[in-house]
Amino acid sequence: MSVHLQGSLFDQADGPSLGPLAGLRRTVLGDGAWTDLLPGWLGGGDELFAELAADVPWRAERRQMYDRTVDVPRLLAFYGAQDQLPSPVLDEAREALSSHYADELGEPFVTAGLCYYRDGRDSVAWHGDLHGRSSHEDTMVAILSLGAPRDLLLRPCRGGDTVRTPLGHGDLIVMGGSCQRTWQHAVPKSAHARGPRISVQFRTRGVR
Ligand SMILES: O=C(O)CCC(=O)C(=O)O
Ligand SMILES: [Fe+2]
Repeated sequence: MSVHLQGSLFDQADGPSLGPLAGLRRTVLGDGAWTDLLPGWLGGGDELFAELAADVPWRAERRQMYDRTVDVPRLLAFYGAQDQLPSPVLDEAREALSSHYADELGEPFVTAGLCYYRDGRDSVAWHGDLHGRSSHEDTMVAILSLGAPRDLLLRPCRGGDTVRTPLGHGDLIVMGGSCQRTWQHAVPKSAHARGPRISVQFRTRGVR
């Protein structure tokens, strides 16, 4: 067996690992909103993806849309501040984010919302995460993307061009400042998505 192969087997045995957050790059969107992006923050995420897909108690939801009740086009799970996250590496991720953004955010990330996009037909429509304090205060929502690449779209509420950010396996994007109030985001359906995607959204207390 070659040294190289031994090396790669060793990496796999190590499981998922998070890189340094020093590589985050900020894009100022305007109106007080920004995003930070770090492609490949999590390495070795295949096993984590499989674990989450199998072990998280995914819920299918239905929502009232005008006079009809429709299926929410993705599966959901929510972990509150007191809940055990479904993998230790997600605890590690939440801690790393909380410490990296401590000064700027002034409070830790506490909750984790998870979405499971079964294939390219699953999506999330244009919205801001506006339930709770985020309706009137700046906040941050940090998203770890796993599995099939999908685009996250952002558009200003007052009208203007849409910003498209492709998110791949292990990528991190943080929406910050006024982003939830002054911009909207969406993950549109995709004819190209090959396979499922899981997103993990870390939020602060009292924000949904
Ligand atoms: O899947 C994503 O990356 C975004 C999910 C989202 O916007 C939400 O759950 O509020
Ligand atoms: Fe959202």
